[in-house]
Amino acid sequence: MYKISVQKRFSASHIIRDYPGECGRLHGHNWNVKVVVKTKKLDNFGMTIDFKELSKILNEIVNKLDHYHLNDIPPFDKIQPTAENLAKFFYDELKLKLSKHNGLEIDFVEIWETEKYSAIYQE
Ligand SMILES: Nc1nc2c(c(=O)[nH]1)N=C([C@H](O)[C@H](O)COP(=O)(O)OP(=O)(O)OP(=O)(O)O)CN2
Ligand SMILES: [Zn+2]
Repeated sequence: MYKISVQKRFSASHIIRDYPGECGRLHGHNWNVKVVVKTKKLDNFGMTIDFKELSKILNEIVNKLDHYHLNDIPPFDKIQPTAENLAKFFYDELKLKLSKHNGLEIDFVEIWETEKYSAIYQE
């Protein structure tokens, strides 16, 4: 099994609704998201997927959130904009965009809210 990863940083504010403390107030983070994809068979270039292509795809998803207030952006207008829910959001969006790549699977998505706090989603 081969695995590669790409990371991106973005800035966004959020409010954890009904949270009893400072995270229930408007605040922002410089988030870091890492996606790890895997395959058993490399393509004709000897790649899992071109880093540049994976990076472009991840950028498209990041652009939906970068410099926005997450609570305004679906689905976070309905569900809590926690690191866990963001990790699943990236996973689901990535799964759709990678569906045309035969044999390529997502291993996991990890998202850091701060240097010490991260959440992982995998299936
Ligand atoms: N499991 C989760 N727990 C928390 C989440 C989350 O997404 N998943 N989110 C928060 C808040 O967003 C909060 O902003 C995160 O921490 P923050 O107070 O900003 O970080 P500090 O470095 O100041 O943390 P200290 O432990 O107070 O030093 C909370 N929990
Ligand atoms: Zn926060």
